[in-house]
Amino acid sequence: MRAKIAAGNWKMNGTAAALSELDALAALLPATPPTVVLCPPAPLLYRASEAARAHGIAIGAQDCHMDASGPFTGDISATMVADTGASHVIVGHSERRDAHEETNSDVRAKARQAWAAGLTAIICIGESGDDRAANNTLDIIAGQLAGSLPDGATATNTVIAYEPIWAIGTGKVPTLAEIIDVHDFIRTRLCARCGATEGDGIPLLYGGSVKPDNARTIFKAANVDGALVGGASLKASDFAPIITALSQS
Ligand SMILES: O=C[C@H](O)COP(=O)(O)O
Repeated sequence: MRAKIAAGNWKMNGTAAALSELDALAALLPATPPTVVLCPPAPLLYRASEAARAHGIAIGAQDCHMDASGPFTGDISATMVADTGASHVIVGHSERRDAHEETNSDVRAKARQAWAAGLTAIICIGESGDDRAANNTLDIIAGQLAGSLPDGATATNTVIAYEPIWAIGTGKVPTLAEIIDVHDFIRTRLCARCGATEGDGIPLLYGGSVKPDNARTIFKAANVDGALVGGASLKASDFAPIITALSQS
């Protein structure tokens, strides 16, 4: 059975005071929670890892560099991420593909670095509103998947997050049928690329305006194994019901 994962991406929000949300979240978790991965800003990774250990919550970074080390002022390597106690790292989020002009090949290199450091890579893919309007969604997804996923992906070193860009932070969510279409497509491509065992075992997350009131519906899709949650992961009182909905799906 595939792992169910609720991942929270705090993006560039939160200072040390926000770590109280981690304790609050732990207190609200269901009896048998899915895997919960919280991805705070980089300066909080170490403290979050220390605080999360007792609660069985995993910590992830929001990015890592595509090289192992070197003259890259301000950047963070995958090894440094692992050294904080984190177990996951998001790579290829659309906000980085856009604002930092990251390409599929950059994302692939970052995922390789993540694996080399013993981290699970949460690889993000997703179409723009224009892509969807032009009926190009599956072509875009196929291209991003082929280009961003290194050879050697397994059910334990990789998570794929499908995040339609037009749904991020907008309150707009694809229909369940649209979510099912894309997730089924990704599953088929993963099985063709990685073999049936690994391809079927890689968790697929949906991301984009997941909230307590729509999570239960989204988790009905067979190939949706969880969510990558932005805004609603900032407050334990919002994130906990999403986690509970996943645990009951
Ligand atoms: O990484 C998370 C996604 O970008 C979703 O963000 P959102 O839940 O605020 O729409």
